[in-house]
Amino acid sequence: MAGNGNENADGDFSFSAAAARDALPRITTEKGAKSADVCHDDTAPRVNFQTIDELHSLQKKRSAPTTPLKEGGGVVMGTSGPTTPSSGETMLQSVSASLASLTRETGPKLIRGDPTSAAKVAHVPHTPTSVPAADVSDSGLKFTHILHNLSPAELYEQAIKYEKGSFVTSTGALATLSGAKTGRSPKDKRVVKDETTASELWWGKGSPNIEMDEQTFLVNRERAVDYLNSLDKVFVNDQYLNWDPENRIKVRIVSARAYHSLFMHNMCIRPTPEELENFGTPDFTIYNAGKFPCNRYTHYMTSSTSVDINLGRREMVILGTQYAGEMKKGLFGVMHYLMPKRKILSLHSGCNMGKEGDVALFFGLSGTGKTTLSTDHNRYLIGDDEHCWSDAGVSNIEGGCYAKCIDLSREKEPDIWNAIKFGTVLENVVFDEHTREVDYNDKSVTENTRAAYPIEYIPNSKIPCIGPHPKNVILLACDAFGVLPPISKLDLAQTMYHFISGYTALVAGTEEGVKEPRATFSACFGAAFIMLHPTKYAAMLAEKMQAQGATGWLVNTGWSGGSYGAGSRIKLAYTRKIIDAIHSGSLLNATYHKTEIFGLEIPNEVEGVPSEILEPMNAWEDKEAYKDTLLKLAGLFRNNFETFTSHKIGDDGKLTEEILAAGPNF
Ligand SMILES: Nc1ncnc2c1ncn2[C@@H]1O[C@H](COP(=O)(O)OP(=O)(O)O)[C@@H](O)[C@H]1O
Ligand SMILES: C=C(OP(=O)(O)O)C(=O)O
Ligand SMILES: [Ca+2]
Ligand SMILES: [Mn+2]
Repeated sequence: MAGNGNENADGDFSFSAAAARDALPRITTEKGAKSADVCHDDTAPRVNFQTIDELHSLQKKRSAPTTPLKEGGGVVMGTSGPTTPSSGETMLQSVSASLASLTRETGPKLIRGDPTSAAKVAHVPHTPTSVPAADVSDSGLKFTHILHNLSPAELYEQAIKYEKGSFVTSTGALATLSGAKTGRSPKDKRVVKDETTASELWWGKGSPNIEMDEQTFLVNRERAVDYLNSLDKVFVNDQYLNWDPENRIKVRIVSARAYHSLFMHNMCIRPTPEELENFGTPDFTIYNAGKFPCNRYTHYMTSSTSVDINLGRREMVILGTQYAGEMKKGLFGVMHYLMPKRKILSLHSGCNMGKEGDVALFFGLSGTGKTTLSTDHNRYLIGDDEHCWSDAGVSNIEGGCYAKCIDLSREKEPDIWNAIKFGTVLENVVFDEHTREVDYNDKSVTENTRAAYPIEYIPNSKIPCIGPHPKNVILLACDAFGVLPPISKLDLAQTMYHFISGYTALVAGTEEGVKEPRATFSACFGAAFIMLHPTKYAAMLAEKMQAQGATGWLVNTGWSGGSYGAGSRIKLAYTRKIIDAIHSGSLLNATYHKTEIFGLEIPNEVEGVPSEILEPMNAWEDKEAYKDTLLKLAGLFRNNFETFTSHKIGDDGKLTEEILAAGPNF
């Protein structure tokens, strides 16, 4: 009903304009009313805006220097460079150099800020330069907006506005999808083999380094750079690796998704505003064009995914996979090359420290418990996955943790649970569409659901993430055969034997195509990431453990009472008790008995752990089946070690012999 109708006494409506005017009630002002009697709210503040736009412009305070937009709106970096660059311009020049095509003269024109504020671009004076027509391309004429080191809040907004599948969960985390790939693609990881790397790196059987030539790398690099420059905007993260200030590495990550930028914001070390201001040229750059496939007509390409490392150029290119773990583990590979050159051992291990300063390392393959067991409410967390061991002690390479969250429970893993809050990236989890509560048991997208959070989200993290020399070196194996003891003490030769073997049952999920746990051997508990021959890392570990008098332990976080399918996984609560006994030193004084075949020293008792499970055979009903399975596993160990029998470990011929003798005897 139209609002200008008037109801008469009969309830009819009259639309006569005159009648309507006559029927308007008159508002009369009471004569003689003093102004003092009128309710006068003199607490109402003055307004500082005349228009809605002005009001909105007041909402955001300028912040420096991580996210400033220069006065006048936007710094442009294109074919004409400014004469005395401000820090914003220096950053754009540096990013422009990173994104420069190798085949065209004109690099991309870059502008800071989100393209939705692009109105400002038109007003920026831009001196025309004459370029030969042949060198001009459309992509060289357009602007690419650079979103440089955005804050988590800004990245949330970018993700939610522009990336399908990005949502805020009930605890404030950013849930997102990694696309078709929900785990790493080790078979698509390639390393440029040039004159230097041909002799320095480990190539051939067992090596993760699948070769590619420089030319093919450049083809993929150009593909990634062209893709990124074709976008309206790209995210750039300038960050650090390694908390050891003397061995810090500057990394730049150029990516197409806010999800990738937030992931690396969390996983790498975050520079202070001052450090960012003076960042300069990165030591290593990742071009993440993961949304875009590689070209299968390109030499060496066997799928649409390619993760390429060029140590000479200090660059990494990602095509055809959006799984964020490729970036962090790719950089880890680079550290496995750079650090040993400086006589620093890089470790695929978690690391924590007790109140007395006792440091423990937790080596293990994916899913064996590095993150879970290094996150310990009674100890300081140094890091969950990647460390360095130098002459000064240990340092974390990263600034965040990347926890598996399948079946995550508040009760069993409270610190990880509580870290899943605003700022945390939650990959591939399933949540209620209304409440946005995450169902951590749901494997609909993948088994490899993950949470990436800054390390300070763990309340007892040790910042800076460094510590003294390790006292205990714990090797984690998730034994799907159920024949390795839950805990055994190792001598140095045994520690080296098991370190080089790197046995576990690969739990489904982290690598593409693995659906069931299956026995696997991965040298140094991280063959997918090492660059040099495993014996080089083993020799360094032996030397450091010997020098520091560290004790080696083998902890089976896998099955007990039977193999996968028949037995059951050892309760996390028991494994924690075992780890407590290692840390407290009480296990050093326990009485031990030696096992057949593997010659492992098993303690007779561990406080809080049922003694029946300490000796694996006792937990099996079918003793014959146990013996057969044990022999089968011993055979697998022996076969695997054959490739290492011809290698010497360090300068000590005696140690090499001892290591060979430390394997199973049957
Ligand atoms: N006894 C156990 N010890 C360690 N982890 C266990 C155990 N039982 C089950 N788990 C589960 O196994 C997974 C170990 O994964 P995680 O700690 O992320 O491994 P990593 O960091 O080595 O990849 C976690 O989901 C954890 O809850
Ligand atoms: C992220 C990974 O590591 P982890 O499972 O050891 O945490 C990975 O291997 O992709
Ligand atoms: Ca878990
Ligand atoms: Mn982990």
